Amino acid sequence: MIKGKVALVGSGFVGSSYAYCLLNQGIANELVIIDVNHKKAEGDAMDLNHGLPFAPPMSIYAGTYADCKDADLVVITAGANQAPGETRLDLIEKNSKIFQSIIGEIMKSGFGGLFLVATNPVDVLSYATWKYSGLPPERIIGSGTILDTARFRYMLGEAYNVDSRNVHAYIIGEHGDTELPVYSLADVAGRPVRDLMAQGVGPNEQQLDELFVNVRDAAYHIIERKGATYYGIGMSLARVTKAILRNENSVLTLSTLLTGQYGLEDVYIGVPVIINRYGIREVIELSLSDDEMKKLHQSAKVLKKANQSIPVH
Ligand SMILES: NC(=O)C1=CN([C@@H]2O[C@H](COP(=O)(O)OP(=O)(O)OC[C@H]3O[C@@H](n4cnc5c(N)ncnc54)[C@H](O)[C@@H]3O)[C@@H](O)[C@H]2O)C=CC1
Ligand SMILES: CC(=O)C(=O)O
Repeated sequence: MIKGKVALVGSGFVGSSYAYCLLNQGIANELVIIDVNHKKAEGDAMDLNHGLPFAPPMSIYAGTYADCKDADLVVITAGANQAPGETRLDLIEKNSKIFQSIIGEIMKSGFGGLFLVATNPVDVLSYATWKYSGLPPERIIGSGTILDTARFRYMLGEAYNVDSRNVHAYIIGEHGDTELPVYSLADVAGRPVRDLMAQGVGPNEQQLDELFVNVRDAAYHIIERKGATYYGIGMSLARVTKAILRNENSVLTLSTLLTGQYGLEDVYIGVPVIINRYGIREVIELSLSDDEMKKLHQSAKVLKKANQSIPVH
């Protein structure tokens, strides 16, 4: 069991899936669940506690913002999700207002740990959390493109019939419609995807393009079928939590404030970072192709414009 206290704000589809992952994987020994619908938080805590005879010890309870005071990590999954056909950026107005009040309440508790934001649009709301909290940027982490990267690795693994854990590839940029694949650096067990393609192994150029479109649009495809996505992001958030609480210095594609890297600044956007118990230790600057760099800048432009619409405090 990994020691640490996590406060989860928002116990809907995503929040409760994440909580279930923490319990199953023995990540954190204390979990407080906070939701505007306190009965839902209570119900989830009760339900999860009934799994304890089959899991590592953990204290799980429904609480209030005052319980964030001594948390190592506050994970925010509260707010509206996309209706079919809605984009993530369509959620800015509703969710930024919710964030303004939530972050204020959390900071009033005396909280001094890390934030992990998953609510959409995640890059914009990570930026808002940084602004509203007044904490150093390395302590505000957005889930960014960790889920998109997982989807990408899964689909590439299927295409090459190789375990997705042996596929090394990144999706970067906005967690949304302007994200991009870094095919120039993607490899399967050390063999570059571009070299494999030249040898006639695996997908051709057009198939790789189609594969990326399926990654980018995966949320739309799932929401169309079942109304929301939650298991993939639950696993992704649990992975980040583990990297933080175990001080792993792991490389994950997360949303972070850029301060000159990739020629960009004052924007939260998904890029590979090294993460540990103190937050974002370092942004990894990939040697992108000219086309990839252009697309990353285009994605950042869209996010910067969106950031202008968050209410200032
Ligand atoms: N970053 C990512 O990769 C992903 C992000 N998401 C996002 O996660 C968010 C949550 O999605 P779901 O769990 O499906 O929604 P949901 O509607 O099932 O859950 C939202 C929860 O937030 C609570 N809530 C609403 N306002 C609140 C407030 N002011 N204070 C405290 N709690 C509040 C609700 O009571 C509800 O329990 C959405 O914005 C969704 O788009 C979803 C999947 C992946
Ligand atoms: C909903 C969402 O952001 C996702 O599944 O990617």
